[in-house]
Amino acid sequence: MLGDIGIYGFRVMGENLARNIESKGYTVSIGNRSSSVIRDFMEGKGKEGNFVPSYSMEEFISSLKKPRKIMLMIKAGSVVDATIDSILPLLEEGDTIIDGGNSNYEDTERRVKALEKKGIHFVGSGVSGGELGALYGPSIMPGGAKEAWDGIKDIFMDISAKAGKNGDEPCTTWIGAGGSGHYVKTIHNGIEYGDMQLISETYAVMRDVLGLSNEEMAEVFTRWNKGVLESYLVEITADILGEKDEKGEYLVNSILDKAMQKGTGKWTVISALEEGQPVSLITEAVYARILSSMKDERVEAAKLVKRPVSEVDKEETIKNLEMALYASKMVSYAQGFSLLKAASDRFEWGLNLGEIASIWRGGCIIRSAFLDDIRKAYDKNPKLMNLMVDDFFQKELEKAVSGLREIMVTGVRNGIAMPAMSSALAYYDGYHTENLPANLLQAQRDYFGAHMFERIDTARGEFFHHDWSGQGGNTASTVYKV
Ligand SMILES: NC(=O)C1=CN([C@@H]2O[C@H](COP(=O)(O)OP(=O)(O)OC[C@H]3O[C@@H](n4cnc5c(N)ncnc54)[C@H](OP(=O)(O)O)[C@@H]3O)[C@@H](O)[C@H]2O)C=CC1
Ligand SMILES: O=C(CO)[C@H](O)[C@H](O)COP(=O)(O)O
Repeated sequence: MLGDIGIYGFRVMGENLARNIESKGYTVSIGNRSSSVIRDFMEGKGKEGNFVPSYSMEEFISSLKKPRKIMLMIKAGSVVDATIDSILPLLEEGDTIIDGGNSNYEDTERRVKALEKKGIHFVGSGVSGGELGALYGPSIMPGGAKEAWDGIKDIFMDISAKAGKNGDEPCTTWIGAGGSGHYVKTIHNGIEYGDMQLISETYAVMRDVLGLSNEEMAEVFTRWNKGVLESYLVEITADILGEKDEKGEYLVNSILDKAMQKGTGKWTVISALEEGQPVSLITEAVYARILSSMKDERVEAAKLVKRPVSEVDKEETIKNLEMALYASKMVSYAQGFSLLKAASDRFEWGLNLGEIASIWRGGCIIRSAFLDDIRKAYDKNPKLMNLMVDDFFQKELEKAVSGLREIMVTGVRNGIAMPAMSSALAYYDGYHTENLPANLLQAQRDYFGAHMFERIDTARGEFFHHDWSGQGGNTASTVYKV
């Protein structure tokens, strides 16, 4: 028995993806650096299925049908390069390697080019959905060597989540060339960071200002999950809040408030700076994780100040929180999709933003009803300047932003840090302001450094310098494009 595809890396994601593929009628070769993992699986869950176990790389590669299709589900970074190096001598031209881990898109870009020279098709594919998504249907974002798509398309279509009215639209599509698949997954994860931070800020107001019990909070999130906020992350938040440990205590109350991260949020922010896109909400979400990790410092600092307390109306605040979360989420996705568009233009990936929204509707961590509205907006106008100016989103934001303003006041008066929501409002207000105070800023730059400015009454691109102090010269500094 030869494998239709091989999965190398058999932990949370690898094992579940392999089981998913096998359940769709394929024979799956399986391998892992530590062979004991494969042995244990074959003695348990793997016993009945069409799995071909292997206990060395040579055995793994020779267990595959040609042209071979190998999917790596291993730790991202140098491990991927080392593993590719160990596989390469065993491959033949026309074979495909798929990296399904959370690799940095720049690494993927490099690997696609390097392997192309050796006649090997390299695909960098985002996979989202965690353990259960991998098993029952993830969202899959493949990009790289297009020649490989025909050979893997059927498997990806079969195993992916299905979305849409009839539940028959596969949550996978060919994303584009080079590192575009992993780039799209990176931005997906950045948006995931934003969603999680927004929900956490909402929880902070419920817990610390309103004093709601876990049960009350779970009930609110459950209710919200039936409305405009319907999403996987809101759904699991309700579950988490109600979960008790073996002592009968709410488990979430015993979890240390130190957030960890593996890098995709940080890469989103780095890319946003490179593309000149103000992705402020995800940036604040990354900073919030960093600040949370400074637990010992915070414990000391907290002794120095008393948190202000201001009376609020419970029902009114809960209503405003729902709107605040919804408004901030719209802003966050507007920022994330603007970044996708900017990167797509620069790298000439030709990303189809409507299709990306479409394959995020099911299977992945940020799946939500709302992604269908985003799909519709980009299907209607693929060149949309910003999601916030789409008719639907403009109207939805107009309705919800008043709740966000009220929640900001509540947060400020009660000393609740709400970096993501604050940044959402600042972006919303800034984006909708015709005259920002940057005229003053430009004057300051010109005053101290002769950096020049454009005028409102002359053509764009014409630059002026003024001798503000009366003691400066006529020489102006050159204009930089960062
Ligand atoms: N967990 C999740 O929810 C998600 C994870 N991902 C990504 O999928 C990939 C797999 O994730 P996950 O299943 O969680 O596992 P991990 O990220 O924990 O990676 C573990 C796997 O990497 C292998 N590995 C580690 N170091 C080496 C090495 N030096 N040489 C060869 N193999 C090595 C391990 O082998 P060994 O068993 O021998 O240690 C194991 O198979 C990662 O890139 C991850 O970021 C993507 C989406 C969701
Ligand atoms: O890709 C994922 C979900 O989509 C992984 O779960 C990832 O590990 C989440 O990122 P982080 O660990 O940085 O929170």
